[in-house]
Amino acid sequence: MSVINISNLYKSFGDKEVLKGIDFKVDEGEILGVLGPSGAGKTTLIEIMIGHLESDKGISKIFDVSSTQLKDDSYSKIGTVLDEAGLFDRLTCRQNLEIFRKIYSIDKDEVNTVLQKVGLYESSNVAVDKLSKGMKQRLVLGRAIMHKPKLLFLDEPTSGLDPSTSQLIHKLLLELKQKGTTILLVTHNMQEATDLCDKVAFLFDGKIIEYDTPTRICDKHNELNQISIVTNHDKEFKVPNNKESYSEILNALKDDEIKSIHSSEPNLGEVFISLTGKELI
Ligand SMILES: Nc1ncnc2c1ncn2[C@@H]1O[C@H](COP(=O)(O)OP(=O)(O)OP(=O)(O)O)[C@@H](O)[C@H]1O
Repeated sequence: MSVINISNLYKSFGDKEVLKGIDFKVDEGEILGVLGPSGAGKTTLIEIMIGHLESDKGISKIFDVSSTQLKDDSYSKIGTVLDEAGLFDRLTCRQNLEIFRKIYSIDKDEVNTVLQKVGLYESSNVAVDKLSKGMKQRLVLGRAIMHKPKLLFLDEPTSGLDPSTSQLIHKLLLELKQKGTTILLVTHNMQEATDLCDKVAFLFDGKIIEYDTPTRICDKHNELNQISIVTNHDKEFKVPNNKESYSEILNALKDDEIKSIHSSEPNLGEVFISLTGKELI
């Protein structure tokens, strides 16, 4: 069953057309990555899906219910990690989770379970305004998953975080997926999308310009036909597999020796650049 169904969705702000006919669906237990540059409309899309914004045209359905008709029973199945953390700064980690626990009538033990899960148990009694950015983000994620949502919306959950915090969040997301949670993940990070997502959608200029599994997207655009070279000093570079590249390779190898040389499919980031001429920043 599809948990999210989006069809022919349009949204403008004034005369600025942000979404120009978006279609996709996300099946139960799938992670869909939505990738696009700043201003592409990713947050707008999430806001429409969760019923915070109305589209101008088209269909957005969550659990087969129109996003404009979502009620408490639907929201109790949804978790969100959006830009606005909405944490209470002066309250501790535990107190923040307690408030949420009471709103959702969640079992008391869940607060400890979640604090442990997101690695904040030792900081249970630390006020939010004393937490690092990564700790706050983990707390927001903990709050979003405490009621065991069936669907999770994440808007750049690891943006600006150190690699170990990002890894912890990735691990948690994969555990949730294994338990059947459906996840829509907005990210700028192509590696994150490759590692976590069953499918990715490239959002560009108001449209989805590519939508498939990361592997199939990279295979499909293998016309980039590159060679990857790794030198003995572990310097890796990629060049087009054509005659013009040979002098470049020889120059680069003057001071070093080749450790490996092989043909290389493009990664998601390279496909994105080849399709749009833009990097994902
Ligand atoms: N409430 C609003 N009123 C007017 N314009 C808006 C509003 N919300 C978003 N926009 C505009 O819509 C476009 C898409 O914004 P959105 O925040 O959805 O992009 P995004 O892809 O999430 O960007 P980022 O990666 O920077 O968060 C931007 O040009 C933004 O300025």
